[in-house]
Amino acid sequence: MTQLIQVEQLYRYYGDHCAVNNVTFTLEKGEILGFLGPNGAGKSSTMQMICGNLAPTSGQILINGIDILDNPKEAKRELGYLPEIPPVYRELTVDEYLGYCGKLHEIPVEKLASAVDSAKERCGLADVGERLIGNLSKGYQQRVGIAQAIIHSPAVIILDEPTVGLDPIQIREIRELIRELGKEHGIILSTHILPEVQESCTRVQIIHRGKLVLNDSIDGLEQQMRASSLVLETRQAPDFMKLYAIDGVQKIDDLGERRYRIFHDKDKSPAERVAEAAVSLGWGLLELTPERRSMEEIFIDITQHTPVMEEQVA
Ligand SMILES: Nc1ncnc2c1ncn2[C@@H]1O[C@H](COP(=O)(O)OP(=O)(O)OP(=O)(O)O)[C@@H](O)[C@H]1O
Repeated sequence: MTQLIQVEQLYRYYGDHCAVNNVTFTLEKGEILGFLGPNGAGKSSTMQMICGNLAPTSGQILINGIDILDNPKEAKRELGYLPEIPPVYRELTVDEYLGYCGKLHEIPVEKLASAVDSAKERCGLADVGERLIGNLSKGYQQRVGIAQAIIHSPAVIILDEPTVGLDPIQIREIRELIRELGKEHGIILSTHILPEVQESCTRVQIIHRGKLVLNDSIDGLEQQMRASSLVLETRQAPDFMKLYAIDGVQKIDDLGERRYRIFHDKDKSPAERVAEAAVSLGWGLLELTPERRSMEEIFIDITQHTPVMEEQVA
């Protein structure tokens, strides 16, 4: 695996206030990392340090092996960044704007046209090169924003809230584009939209009060979402003694109207044995559903018990 980002023991203080507290993580090629946190958690400070726009108090950041503090220019060549408000010039055509961005990234003149064409092609902009950016839909403007972030073929792309303000069709298209780009680059996606992480990302990281409190693959997250409860509905009231006798069953709540929530050991679902009991004892099985925790619930669980830090002004 190629490590595109290595962040080691990163700290950032504003006065006495520790906004980023001992953050360590990596980003591999092919990964799309969802970066989440409540307001004020330290996301922007972390992203700004990775992009080389904010000096860490201490710690190390390597972008594709290059230290951003020692060699900022070289390291930044490996980075493409789409801020929350895309830096597009409405009065330029797509071609003019991307050409300008290519020059800013010091792409040699002879390679500029092919770099613009390739960025347009990858972002679905091939037919709108001569259109004024200001006349494009918001979804297409966002594509232009992404095209400027990849024009210099960076190893890493950082996207800040890339689908905010888009309609559902545009959101789906941009997420598809992100997944496509994720195959060849490493991507960090900062977002407040939790389902976006499940849809677009391969890994998720939650920062809270400056510390990383979760760093897991989407598969690992799916495991956490598998709640340890079943909902049972029967035609006749079941025999609780028989239910409690089933291996793994911990507690049963009566939800009314012959519906019951059965809590069980995390790694031992008694679903099959509950179904067998319901059928063999003639309770009249109407429903037996494993319950899931939503990502919102996991996020709130992780972040609600520790209040977000007071805003501090430098
Ligand atoms: N220039 C600054 N001076 C002092 N404190 C700051 C400064 N910038 C950020 N902070 C504080 O550091 C903490 C982390 O801020 P940061 O902007 O990194 O959080 P965030 O997770 O990006 O929040 P949001 O989602 O609201 O942008 C907050 O408590 C914030 O008030």
